[in-house]
Amino acid sequence: MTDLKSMLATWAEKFRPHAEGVDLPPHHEQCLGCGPDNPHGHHLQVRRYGDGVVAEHTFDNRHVGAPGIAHGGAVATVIDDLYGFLLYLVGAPAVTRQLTVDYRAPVMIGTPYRMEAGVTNQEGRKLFLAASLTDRDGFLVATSTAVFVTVGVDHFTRGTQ
Ligand SMILES: CCCCCCCCCCCC(=O)SCCNC(=O)CCNC(=O)[C@H](O)C(C)(C)COP(=O)(O)OP(=O)(O)OC[C@H]1O[C@@H](n2cnc3c(N)ncnc32)[C@H](O)[C@@H]1OP(=O)(O)O
Repeated sequence: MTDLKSMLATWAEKFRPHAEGVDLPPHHEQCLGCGPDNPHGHHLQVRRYGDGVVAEHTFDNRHVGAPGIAHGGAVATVIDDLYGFLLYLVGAPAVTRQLTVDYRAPVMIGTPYRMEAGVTNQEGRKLFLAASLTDRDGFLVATSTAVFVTVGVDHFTRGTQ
């Protein structure tokens, strides 16, 4: 399990403006979305892209729903985690309060998709976010919106008690 102390040790390095195009660091090593050490995880790799973030991602057989098709919950997980990378650019930790996904077409196992996310609005602690998932031909497979709410470090201590 990731301990809070080691997570906080990397906090300042993560929640700052990162240069255009650079790979962004995972939230932590065991994160379901992006942690490199989570054997059940998606190992999402994300780059800064203008004011937003971008990833190329391929779902595999661990995340299958109907045969050959990614489970909708797995797709939502990866989108949710992608939003988590926008927080680095915003400069503050936040958590998902509301997540919507519009599944416009099946997301196929073994097929690479481009995922983009950005901040559409910020009001106080509320961040309004939007994301899209397109195939290699630019066909729009899924869209999403989310409301994240910024929180203090204390929010995360409950998971370590
Ligand atoms: C290095 C590692 C880092 C780690 C960090 C990055 C990891 C990323 C991982 C992916 C993200 C996740 O999975 S996060 C995990 C899943 N999410 C969670 O566990 C969150 C569970 N929920 C909560 O803990 C709580 O509900 C909070 C903290 C989100 C909010 O509680 P609160 O602090 O009491 O705030 P509350 O007053 O209820 O709401 C705040 C404001 O949002 C508004 N609000 C509430 N809902 C909505 C809504 N649907 N649409 C619009 N606005 C809304 C309210 O009206 C209010 O507005 P106003 O009155 O202020 O105007």
